Amino acid sequence: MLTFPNCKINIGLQITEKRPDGFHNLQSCFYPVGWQDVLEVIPAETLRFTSSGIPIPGDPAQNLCVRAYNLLKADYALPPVHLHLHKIIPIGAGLGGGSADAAFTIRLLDERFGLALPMEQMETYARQLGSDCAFFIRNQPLYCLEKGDVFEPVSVDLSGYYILLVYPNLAISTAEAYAGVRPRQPDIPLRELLMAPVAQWRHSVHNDFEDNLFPAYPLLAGLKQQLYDLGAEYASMSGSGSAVYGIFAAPPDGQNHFPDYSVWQGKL
Ligand SMILES: C[C@](O)(CO)[C@H](O)COP(=O)(O)OP(=O)(O)OC[C@H]1O[C@@H](n2ccc(N)nc2=O)[C@H](O)[C@@H]1O
Ligand SMILES: Nc1ncnc2c1ncn2[C@@H]1O[C@H](COP(=O)(O)OP(=O)(O)OP(=O)(O)O)[C@@H](O)[C@H]1O
Repeated sequence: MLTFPNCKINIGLQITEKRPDGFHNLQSCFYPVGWQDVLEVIPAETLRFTSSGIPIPGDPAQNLCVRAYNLLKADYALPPVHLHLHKIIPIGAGLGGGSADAAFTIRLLDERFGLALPMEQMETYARQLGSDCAFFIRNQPLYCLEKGDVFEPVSVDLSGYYILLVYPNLAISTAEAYAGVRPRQPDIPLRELLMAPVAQWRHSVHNDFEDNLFPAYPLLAGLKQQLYDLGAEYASMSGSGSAVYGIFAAPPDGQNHFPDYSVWQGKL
């Protein structure tokens, strides 16, 4: 059985405070985007994980797909499987690719083995694997709070718009990005700012990670400006970087402008 874990972008990201557990509370609109990995589950004699495509750093036995399998296996009589992941979504990009793989593994195993887990229970499992993981269970535009794993509905609807995503071959570790932020309470909550038309967001909707990552990596600020120059209605870095995206009213002529980088373009 095959599934296609997709990535997300953050539209605005306010990091409001550091928590006693060392994590940060945030407010952000998470929006699914169609840049996808490919994940297959096949019955097998013993548990096996393989991957192709972009090399994934770290021990394969600790891959988020394997960790998701083991989490369910502790509670349900799952048979052994071979999980194969073809990795396409850039890593260390702020696109939540690894988190999507984990959540889609949970969804895939639930479907393949008829576990019939309620959505909330799958989210509870996903939360244990990473802050971004639970979002990918519902995988729809959501307003995310606390660690990014508590959800409220959001009225943002970008259907009809186009997105151009650029990954400048620079992996930024999430933990490192958080270590550089200075949390603060926003003057206006993001939820209110998102009610304005998309073309006005450039003046108000902000990703707080840009404040420390743009000075450290000036090429990221340059990419964002390039996306505006190409006609983006709104452009931003996603999550903890390094991917930068532009939202366009018409299909952008993006592919030719970033020959040295990984680029994905499609409909929202
Ligand atoms: C930047 C975002 O992508 C925004 O959507 C997420 O907040 C990152 O979520 P993630 O990659 O799932 O992160 P996790 O694997 O849970 O955490 C990695 C590290 O990031 C930091 N971290 C993560 C999430 C959060 N709300 N506060 C944090 O301080 C912690 O140091 C943690 O050890
Ligand atoms: N399926 C997977 N895909 C990608 N990375 C994985 C996966 N499983 C485990 N990892 C580990 O997670 C690390 C990447 O985590 P990191 O949070 O920086 O990036 P990400 O998953 O691309 O998304 P984001 O930057 O949005 O958090 C990799 O270096 C790798 O060791």
